[in-house]
Amino acid sequence: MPARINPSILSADFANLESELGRIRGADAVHVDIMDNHFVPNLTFGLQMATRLQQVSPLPLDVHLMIDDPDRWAPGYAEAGAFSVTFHAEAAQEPIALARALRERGARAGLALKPGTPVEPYLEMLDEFDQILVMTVEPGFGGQSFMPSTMPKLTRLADAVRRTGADVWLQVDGGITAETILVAAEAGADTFVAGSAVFNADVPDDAIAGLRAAAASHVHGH
Ligand SMILES: O=C(CO)[C@H](O)[C@H](O)COP(=O)(O)O
Repeated sequence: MPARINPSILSADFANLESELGRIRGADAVHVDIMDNHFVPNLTFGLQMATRLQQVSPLPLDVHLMIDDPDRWAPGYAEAGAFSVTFHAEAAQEPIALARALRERGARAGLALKPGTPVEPYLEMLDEFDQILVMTVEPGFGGQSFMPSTMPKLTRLADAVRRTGADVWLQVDGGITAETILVAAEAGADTFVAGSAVFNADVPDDAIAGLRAAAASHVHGH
């Protein structure tokens, strides 16, 4: 099964985002970090900027909403044309209704879990989502260290996906490098967000190829 590599725009040059997209042509999608300085202590940008990125990006947008009140804001990102829109379980009021609203608007629906959030309440509703994002750092900043303590959660998810046959991608985000990607792939991830490991490389596309090759031999079919 192929490994999907989605570079995180958080580590890109914010003054030159359009040209930065041209440095990651070998990626599967661009991971767009939306932070509101409430749900997380950092701030990036919102729907207006994401809509413009959607217009100029040669890659699909994998939007990650680290914001309060995603029930209100997430559908707009789907309407803007995002390939996937992932919101946080800790912030959503009605996660199933919101996932359905995203799908109705043509986006893949994603559910994200902070490192301390248990996965058990969501294992019986996997069919409602197209992607589960297991955060492997506390959300908010790039360049943090991968938390191996999140791997048992990923293993439980991968087991549930295999057992139920749900068609759900398992994404990890935070501290992904050529080394940690092996650990996450072995635990069951198939979609990998990497910020600093890609954008801090001399040739980001080479870093993407390296990550993909490292993960490919370890990614399991569901
Ligand atoms: O969502 C994020 C932080 O909340 C970023 O996507 C993530 O941290 C990627 O950066 P890096 O690969 O450098 O850890």
